Amino acid sequence: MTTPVIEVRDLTKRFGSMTALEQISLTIPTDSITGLLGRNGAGKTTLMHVLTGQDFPTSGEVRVFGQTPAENAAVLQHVAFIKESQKYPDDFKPSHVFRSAPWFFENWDADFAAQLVEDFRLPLNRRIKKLSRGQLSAVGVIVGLASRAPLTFFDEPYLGLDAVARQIFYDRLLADYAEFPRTIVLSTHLIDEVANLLEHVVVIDQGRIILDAPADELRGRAASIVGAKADVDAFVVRRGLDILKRDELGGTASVLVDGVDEVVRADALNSGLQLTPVSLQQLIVRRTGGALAQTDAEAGHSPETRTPRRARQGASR
Ligand SMILES: Nc1ncnc2c1ncn2[C@@H]1O[C@H](COP(=O)(O)OP(=O)(O)OP(=O)(O)O)[C@@H](O)[C@H]1O
Repeated sequence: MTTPVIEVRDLTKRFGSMTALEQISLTIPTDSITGLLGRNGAGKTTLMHVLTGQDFPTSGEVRVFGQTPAENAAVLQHVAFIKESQKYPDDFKPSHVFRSAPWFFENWDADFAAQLVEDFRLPLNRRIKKLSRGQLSAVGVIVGLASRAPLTFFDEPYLGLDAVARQIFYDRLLADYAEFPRTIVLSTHLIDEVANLLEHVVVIDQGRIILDAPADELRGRAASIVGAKADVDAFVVRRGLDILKRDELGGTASVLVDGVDEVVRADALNSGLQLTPVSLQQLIVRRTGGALAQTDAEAGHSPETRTPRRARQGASR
């Protein structure tokens, strides 16, 4: 078996009394596209900083290409880290960035970069300081793609990109990855947009990993079950499903549950319940407790109508 590109064991990172990452362990498979997802302040950038040697762990072990990344040129020469806050020299233009890129990235493809410049309609000879936010994002995205680094991190680099430009990024990423497989870690809040790109998903919440699984496994795993209140409740208890959200209207209940597999799906249908899949984004939003109040308020429900994790105490699967 090949060594995973990234192996992290019991990593803790503290900033003074603030614990940004707490005892996290994960592996990121070689030649995969992994989504690193989580709410603001979850610890995603901190993790990427440690993995790219820009910060040291407080404790725990971090291996990138089998070695410690910090101050390790042998590792870092294979790594591209693309972030929104990238600083460039004052008088730099995009043309300077792309001309100097081959010094840092041995796989740099100048033709691919030129094609991307056209795709993103990027003015090559305008000072970076004068670029719009989207154009600045495009510079980073082009570096990340055309560098073809064996390990590439995109830390939400497309914040400024409009919807068309983001779609171009996703399309080019996927096409180029198919031709030149490599390990890509994408940190983003636009989960639904990238869901189809992802092969692996890692979700961090408050410095801890709460989901780490192949994307295919997660996609079918959450579902909404609707039916008569008593039937729905009896079903989730019987199957030991994890309730992420529950709504009631008259005698009907709708529950969003995690832990759905083929057996559960067949059983639900046989029990006369309706079962519809929910998106990866919905699963993650619920798992990280985000937007609960907002969604419930929008839906006209009070928080009390939710019964979180009630069925957890129920029968095991
Ligand atoms: N240098 C630092 N000193 C003190 N606290 C820090 C430092 N860097 C990060 N933190 C804190 O660590 C936590 C994790 O931050 P991090 O930037 O990793 O989150 P994130 O998941 O990338 O968030 P976002 O999605 O908002 O970018 C936050 O609470 C942040 O305030």
